[in-house]
Amino acid sequence: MNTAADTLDLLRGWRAAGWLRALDLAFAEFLHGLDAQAPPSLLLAAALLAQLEGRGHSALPLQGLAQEAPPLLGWPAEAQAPLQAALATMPADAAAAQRAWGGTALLSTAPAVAQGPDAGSPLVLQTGRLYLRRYWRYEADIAAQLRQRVQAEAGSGHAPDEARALLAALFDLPEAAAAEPDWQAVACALALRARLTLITGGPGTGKTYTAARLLVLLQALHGGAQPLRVALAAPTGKAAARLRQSMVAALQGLVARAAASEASGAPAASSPPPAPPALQALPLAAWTAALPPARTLHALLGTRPGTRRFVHDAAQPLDVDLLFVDEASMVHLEMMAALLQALPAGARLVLLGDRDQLASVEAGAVMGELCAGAGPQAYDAATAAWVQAHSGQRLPPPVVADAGHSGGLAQQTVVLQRSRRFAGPIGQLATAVNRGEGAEALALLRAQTAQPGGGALALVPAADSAAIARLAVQGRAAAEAGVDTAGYAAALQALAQRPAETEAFEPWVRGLLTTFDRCRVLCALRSGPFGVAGLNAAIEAALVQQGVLKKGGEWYEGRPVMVTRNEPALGIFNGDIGLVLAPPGAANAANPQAPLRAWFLDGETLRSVAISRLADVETAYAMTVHKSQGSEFAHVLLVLPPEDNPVLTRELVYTGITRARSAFTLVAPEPARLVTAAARLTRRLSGLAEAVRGA
Ligand SMILES: Nc1ncnc2c1ncn2[C@@H]1O[C@H](COP(=O)(O)OP(=O)(O)OP(=O)(O)O)[C@@H](O)[C@H]1O
Repeated sequence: MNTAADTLDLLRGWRAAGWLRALDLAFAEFLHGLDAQAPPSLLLAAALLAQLEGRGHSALPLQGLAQEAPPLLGWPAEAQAPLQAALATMPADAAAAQRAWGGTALLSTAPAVAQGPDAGSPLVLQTGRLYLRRYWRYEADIAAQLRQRVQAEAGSGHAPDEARALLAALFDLPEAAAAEPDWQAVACALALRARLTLITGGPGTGKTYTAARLLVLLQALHGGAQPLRVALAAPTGKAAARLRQSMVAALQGLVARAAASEASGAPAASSPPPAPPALQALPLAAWTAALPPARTLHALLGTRPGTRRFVHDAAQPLDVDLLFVDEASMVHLEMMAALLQALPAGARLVLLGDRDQLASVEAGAVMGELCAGAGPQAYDAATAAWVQAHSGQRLPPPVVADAGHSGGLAQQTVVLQRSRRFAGPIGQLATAVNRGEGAEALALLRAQTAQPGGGALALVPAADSAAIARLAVQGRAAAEAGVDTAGYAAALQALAQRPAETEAFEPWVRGLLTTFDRCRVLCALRSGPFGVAGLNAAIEAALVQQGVLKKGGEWYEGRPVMVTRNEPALGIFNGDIGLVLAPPGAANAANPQAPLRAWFLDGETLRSVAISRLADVETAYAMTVHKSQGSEFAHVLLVLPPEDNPVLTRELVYTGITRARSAFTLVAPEPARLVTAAARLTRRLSGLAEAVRGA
């Protein structure tokens, strides 16, 4: 493979075999068109880079590529020899790349590129990684912004004593000498120190509980004539709505506590513990009432139809002092870069999320990268001193003497580990998978499956889509009280109880949308008998057969639909789920001509859209684990295919399990897939963690 023509022929062969996308080949051809002298190995690298970008990676590291690339590409056995031969022609490190590729204008080499105008070469080489310019730009911008925010000492105006008194009032703090500090209070103390705080933890570890208290702390310390301008956001509408609900619930808890203490000196046994005077003096109810609606990140930044740009950017920053972003693990590189650009330098950003969850489908595992290296052992002496002064909490040893510049982000990150909601079998299963203990996870599932009458967990080796559909429709038995193992038949029962009165219509729709979340089938794959499309068809058929649904064509009453594209004009966004129903007053089954609409719950608001306006939707009995992020369901049925597949990863299974509130059923004809998946950690090629550390 010596010439560019040979290389392009090779890439065409890979395209014909289905290993590369048309886009990957077109990119290499485009580069060759720009510079006919471009080194063949650069064309090859560019096609692989494009292919990997489509799989969520943002950079191609040259060192170790021959070992690293094949498992990430996951090409079939017959591709391995030609792939290895091609990889052997690539420069093996930054210096070799500089020698081999330095002569072409297709490639810029940082740091020169960082200083130059942004309209340069399509490729960038930095710290031994090859980037598409766009992704290099995102990483460089994010790293610069985050470093600035971490270094901006924001807390110098706060008296440590005041912060300590407020935190003692907001949390039931352990004794100063306790072995384990209250990590939630530690997070709040750290948030006083810089313009960025990361709070990561599994479901129910109190991220929102902490965020609500942080809001109170910052408002109380702010002390200005006007309260801080607060914004709440998340990547999806559903996650945004959940964030606000949880924040309001946590704030109302504080309001109730303060009110109860004020009303009576001696609280009844059932009332919350009395609030300290520091809390009673605060206008908690006013701050709660002033909490703005939570928005999707797209809505917060303001989409500009037809462009990648947003209304809010560095030139027109957001009007906000304090921004909470939930489900930050779903935020991809491009969105994080846009968000940081649009955030005024003086504003505080608090990122909440679970670093162990699946990253976004798009390039970048931002939360995972930013939390890399964080944890109780990563704090340095200056951080420990700050935390102790502002919260009275003592960080457990070892506290490193000085994490220096490279440890900046870890100093602003708190890992919450104690789950308040997930102490039972679902929590144990999630923890086992998260630790990579697949065999233990399987044993837990088997033990619960063998329990007489069934438990919160079950393993069902259903071998075909019809069997899975029957299970999804009927649910499964569970002897334990309070465990909800419902299937769709129960979740959609209320469909048959359509009220005649118009006033009763809206409550009925709200009830339907809520009960629809009792059950969800989550898939690892999109296609095939164990994938989303096949299972949606099978479940639909089973529901019709059982008389739960009356299906007439593609659109029918009771069809659940998921939006697959942001439609700001309609107020619906990628990932939103609605139910198709005839509007009030219109006859339903008796009048098949009734104009159907899809009904969506947007926080507290019920929204409906005519089905004629819904171009990008799919049926949503079964959905991918990716799309389920930010949502919770009472009973989750996670379907793993019998054959191994690179998408079966620890993060995927962990994310699927942690969507379940009450019961979890693993549907796997080949239970060993759970063990293989738990052992496979997702790897995203990126230079972000290194760039943030300032390497
Ligand atoms: N320190 C605490 N003391 C008492 N209850 C707590 C504490 N922290 C959290 N909780 C309770 O635990 C539950 C879960 O908390 P929260 O919703 O904040 O968790 P989360 O991490 O945001 O969960 P998710 O990721 O699912 O949104 C809530 O009912 C909350 O009130």
